[in-house]
Amino acid sequence: MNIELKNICKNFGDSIVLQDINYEDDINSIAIIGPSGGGKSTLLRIIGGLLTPSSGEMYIDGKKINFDEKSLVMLRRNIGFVFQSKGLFEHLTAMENVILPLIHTFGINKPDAVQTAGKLFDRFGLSREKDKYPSQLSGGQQQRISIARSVAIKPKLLLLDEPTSALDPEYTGEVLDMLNEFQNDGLDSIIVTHEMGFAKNSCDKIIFLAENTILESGKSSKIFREPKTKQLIRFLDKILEWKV
Ligand SMILES: Nc1ncnc2c1ncn2[C@@H]1O[C@H](COP(=O)(O)OP(=O)(O)OP(=O)(O)O)[C@@H](O)[C@H]1O
Repeated sequence: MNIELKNICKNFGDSIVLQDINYEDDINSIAIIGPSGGGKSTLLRIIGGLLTPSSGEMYIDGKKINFDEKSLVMLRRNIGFVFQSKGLFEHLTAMENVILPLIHTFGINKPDAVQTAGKLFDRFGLSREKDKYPSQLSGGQQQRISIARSVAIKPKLLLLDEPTSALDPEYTGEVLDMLNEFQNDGLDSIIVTHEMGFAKNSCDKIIFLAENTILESGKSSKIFREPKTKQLIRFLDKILEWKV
């Protein structure tokens, strides 16, 4: 999937959050990194059609997204979203959470939905968890079930907003392993993350967002080896300062 962003700007009242975002590339797997409050989530939400930009244009596979309700509904149908936490309905079991969008949004019959979900539970060692409620699951299991739910709809693009930031370190690895498998399967993804190891080793490309705009972007191998702007050098120094 190809994405083109042309002069995207976003204000909230008087506050400018994104200014002149310009970017064009095949997505494959992109990590958006940058300092807190830099607008990473805002950009991800615009790409996913959850927020409308104040100005600018967006094209997906060459097709202009008009940000009217009809084109946003179409865009969102092809996208799986995973948020930081609290993505699952507490009153539904893991299985019910995964089959709900398949049945209600995509019109798939229940036996087929259960089969699709069951394959994902099997693949990721979650079968014993399928009849449990979110409160009976670890944070890592909950987040893996959120990912299974987003992937079950066979999205063309998976968007993830800091999917591991609410997790204990021991669960972060299992969630990142699962994402890595989907990336290797060829599912296009854009992830906002503070996990630099994952951004560097699992994502093809990096967007460094700071000071309301994209200060650097490119192949992850290159960006981490040869950061160009002083802002990215400072950001990486800071984030890697206390790494063992
Ligand atoms: N709905 C909103 N209304 C007003 N201001 C908002 C809204 N959403 C985000 N902002 C502001 O926009 C700025 C960028 O927020 P955003 O969440 O996109 O940053 P971020 O880079 O994802 O930050 P973090 O890494 O801390 O999650 C912040 O100052 C935030 O307070």
